[in-house]
Parts: sequence; C-alpha cells; structure tokens
Amino acid sequence: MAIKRNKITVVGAGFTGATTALMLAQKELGDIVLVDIPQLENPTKGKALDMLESTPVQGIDARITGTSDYAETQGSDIVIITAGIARKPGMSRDDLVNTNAGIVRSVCENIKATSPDAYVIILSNPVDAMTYVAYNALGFPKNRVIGQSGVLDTARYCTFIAQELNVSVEDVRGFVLGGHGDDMVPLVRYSNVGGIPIEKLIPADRIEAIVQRTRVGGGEIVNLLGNGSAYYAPAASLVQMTEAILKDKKRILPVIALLQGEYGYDNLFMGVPVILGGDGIEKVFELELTEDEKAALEKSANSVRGVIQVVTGA
Ligand SMILES: NC(=O)C1=CN([C@@H]2O[C@H](COP(=O)(O)OP(=O)(O)OC[C@H]3O[C@@H](n4cnc5c(N)ncnc54)[C@H](O)[C@@H]3O)[C@@H](O)[C@H]2O)C=CC1
Ligand SMILES: O=C([O-])CC(=O)C(=O)O
Repeated sequence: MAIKRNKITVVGAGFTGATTALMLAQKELGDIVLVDIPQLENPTKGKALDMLESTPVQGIDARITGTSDYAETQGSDIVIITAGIARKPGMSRDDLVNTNAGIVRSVCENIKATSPDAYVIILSNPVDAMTYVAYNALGFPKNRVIGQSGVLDTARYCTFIAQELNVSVEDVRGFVLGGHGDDMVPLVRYSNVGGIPIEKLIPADRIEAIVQRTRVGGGEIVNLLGNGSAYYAPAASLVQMTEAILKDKKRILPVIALLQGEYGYDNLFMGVPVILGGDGIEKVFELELTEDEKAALEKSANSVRGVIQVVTGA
C-alpha cells in the first residue's frame, strides 16, 4: 500500500491556530487544513495561501489550505482545536467556559463525522474542562483525546529556571502537574539542571518566586499583550505533541488526560505526565507525591472540578 502524507487539521485560524499551522509546516509534519467559521472563510483561505507561498522561500514541503467546510478535513490523522474566545486583561480562563463549551461541542460534532479515527488535541480554554467537553462530544477512546497545558506551563517554568541560573534552557528538566490555572503544581522535587536538582542550585525563596511566576505565566502575557493571550509558546507546545504522536516518539510529556483512578482521581481531566506516541496517550505515569504536593494537586483538582460542574450543570 502506498505511504500517505499525514493530514493535520487545525480548527480556529486565530493567533494560536495560524501560528501552529505555520510551525507544523516548518517541521514538515504533514499537510495542513486550517478551519474557521464561514464568516471568516476568506481571511482563513488568505492566511493559508500566504503561508503556502512562504514554503518555496523557506524550502519546506507542506500543502496548506484554508476553509470553513469540514469536508476538506475528511480523514485527518490529527485534529487540533484552538477555536474559541481568548481572555483579555482582568479575565480568568474560567470566564470563557460557557462560550467555548458551545464552540468546542459543535467543532467536535463535525470532527466526529469527518475524522472518526483522529487523535484530537484541545487547546481552547479553560482547557481541562474543554478536554472533558470534547471527550464527551467525540465519544473517542480516552487515549485519543488529549489536552494541552503541561507542555506550555513546563516550558515557562524551565525558561524561568534557565534565566535564574543563566544556563541553557536545553539542560533544564522539570514538569508541571495539575490543572491549567493559577494553582497548577510545578514539581520542584522532580526538576533538575543537567541532572543537578534545582534545590541544590537555587535558594528556596527564588524557587518559590519561579513557581509563582509559572502559575500566572499566561496572565503575565495577557497583561503585556493587552488584547489577547499567548500564542507562540502555545503553538510550539501543540507542535511538540503532534510530532510525538505522528512520529511515535514515545515522549514523556505532561498533558491533560482522563484520570480513572490515577493519583486517586476518577473521571477527571487534568495534567499528568504520560507517554505520548503513535497511539496517543499510551500510559499515564503515577508519581509518588509528598503530603504537600498531594495537597497542592487536590487544590488544583478542585478548581478543575468546579469548572467542569459549570459545563455539566451539576
Ligand atoms: N491551553 C492553553 O495552554 C492555551 C489556550 N489558549 C486558548 O486557545 C483559544 C484560542 O486562542 P487564540 O488563538 O489566541 O484566539 P483567537 O481569537 O486569535 O482565535 C480563535 C479563533 O477561533 C475561531 N472560532 C470561533 N468559533 C469557531 C468555530 N465554531 N469553528 C471554528 N473556528 C472558530 C475564531 O473565529 C478565531 O479565529 C482561546 O480559548 C485561548 O484561551 C491559548 C493559549 C494557550
Ligand atoms: O492565559 C491564557 O488565557 C492563555 C493560556 O492558557 C496561556 O497562555 O497559558
């Protein structure tokens, strides 16, 4: 059988969606279909064509198209959902819940009909709850419904650690557990630089400042931009997850997964470290946590539960 090119659909052609499409093309991860609402069909086609016309200059091979018609997304291997409204200064991600739940539901109905075998990555906020909404609307197995938060939160955390020590970001390792909100849990005990635990290198009060800055990292960008939220680092995070799946890399990355007993949580979507490979979420890692870490995770889980209750009406 002939080998086929990968097909990746990006729903939402705004800041994160368009940036993601370009970064996917730059890595030649597949052909890209950018989808937005019918009222924005021409601008969506225009963005896609503009990106396509950059490919000869960039020396990359990717077909990029824009549309509002899901027929063109038929048979996608990966669907990335960035559709929805973004917050502005003074808002929390949770303020977006009602609007975005409706958008994510309607997008998922279309995906279910046109790409029933796809791996679906959700970005729309509040993303833990939106991943739950997508899972229910899609009816896909849990390994194929994956939320993005931890890769981005960890990238921010590692950036701040590298800045603090004036070392390369390449040598910083760590990760962030829990919901994508201001009580997310950067795991200091599991963070190191070149194999050296950060607690041996950075004073406790500075580590605490880095943890706090990470927790509000999204808000820091929202306040600086003034009229929207982050998109370069979020897009890079989506691309890393997509690459892990399409190349069956079996990366260990923090993603939003359905927990069914892991960490003591049932039927909750939240950020945890997983193996991300050719079959999506292939395994959830359950780490031993201290009592303090457990309490911090419980606080974050309670916030996620509260938002999910808004969408379930419970
Ligand atoms: N989980 C995370 O780490 C992050 C989440 N986000 C979230 O991602 C979402 C998108 O952010 P941006 O791209 O900056 O917003 P944006 O406003 O630039 O783009 C959103 C796009 O979605 C489109 N859209 C709305 N309804 C749609 C529908 N039914 N079908 C298709 N497209 C539809 C809009 O027309 C718009 O073009 C927001 O909810 C934001 O909060 C953003 C960054 C990080
Ligand atoms: O802060 C926001 O609203 C967007 C987002 O989730 C992030 O950048 O972490």
